[in-house]
Amino acid sequence: MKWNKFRLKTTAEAEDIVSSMLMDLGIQGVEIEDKVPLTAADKEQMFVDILPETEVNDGVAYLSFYLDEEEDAGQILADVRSALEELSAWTDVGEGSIEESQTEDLDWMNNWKQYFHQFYVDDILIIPSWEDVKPEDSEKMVIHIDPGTAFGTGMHETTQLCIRQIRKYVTDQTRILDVGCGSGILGMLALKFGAAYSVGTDLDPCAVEATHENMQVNGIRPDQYQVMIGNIINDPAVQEKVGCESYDIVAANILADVLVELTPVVVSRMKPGGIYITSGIIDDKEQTVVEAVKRAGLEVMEVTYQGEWVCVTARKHCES
Ligand SMILES: C[S@@+](CC[C@H](N)C(=O)[O-])C[C@H]1O[C@@H](n2cnc3c(N)ncnc32)[C@H](O)[C@@H]1O
Repeated sequence: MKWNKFRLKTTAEAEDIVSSMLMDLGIQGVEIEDKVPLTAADKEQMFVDILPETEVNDGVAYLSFYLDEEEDAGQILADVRSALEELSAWTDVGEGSIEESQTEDLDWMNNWKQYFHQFYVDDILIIPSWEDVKPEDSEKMVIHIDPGTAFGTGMHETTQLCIRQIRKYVTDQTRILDVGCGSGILGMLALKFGAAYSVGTDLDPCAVEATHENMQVNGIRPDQYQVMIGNIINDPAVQEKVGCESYDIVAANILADVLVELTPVVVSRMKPGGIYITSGIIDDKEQTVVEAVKRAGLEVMEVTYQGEWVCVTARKHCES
């Protein structure tokens, strides 16, 4: 099927309101291009510590949407233009020009799948739902994960560093706290390695659905885990739910700057003798995190590396 592409020029300031107007008119999905720098909150969510040089924000935004050949593009565009006109009475919608072009045949739902294939983390096979397990892998630990809205397919170096450390320390008594659980992959693998219970937290509401889905697809029962939204660093409700001195392992694969604030808060969640496994640390920030871990009273046991990423594993002293 051919698609008609429409690229609307507006202002960065009006991009949210104009996108929402397009959605109200029944347009499903809007692509936004602008030069607005990411905020600290965006970076936490997207897991980017180092950004490429970006162009200076010129205040312009382009919103693209696609209509299939069957849709009445003339009517929809007339509705868009009239809604833009209304909006322009109280906000600067910029030029409001709409460029039209035709795209090649696009298979929206499936095209991206060509970029994600099964892969191994050591002897663990991670496989998306549209691929089959090869006969020679049938004896391996197989984890089913589709890339989705929450971070954590297992492909990132920091996730792999955490997986190896969790595997090293997990026992059948382990209660694990997975801060920044994303897709739930670390807690899920801890359970697969034999852990007794996993608690996940994240700021991103998508993490809840993603974690439930991944746990279910991988045969984890609802009574083996829980997942909650909220910031354990400063939200007393989350801190209360998570509990004190309850975890044998705390894993946190989050950016270094967040770890500095998080570490003193999670220490009180760990049982005496508990293990703290943390990554998300780009090599430049190794010392920053090591120092934060020591300041929080933990003993650094191991620092491991993969590519430019670092994982710090530490222990809480036995007497609390
Ligand atoms: C790199 S992802 C890790 C996902 C998964 N645990 C993994 O290892 O692949 C970092 C996650 O931490 C979350 N996050 C960032 N700051 C947080 C905070 N203060 N508390 C809980 N989650 C946080 C982000 O939303 C994101 O889902």
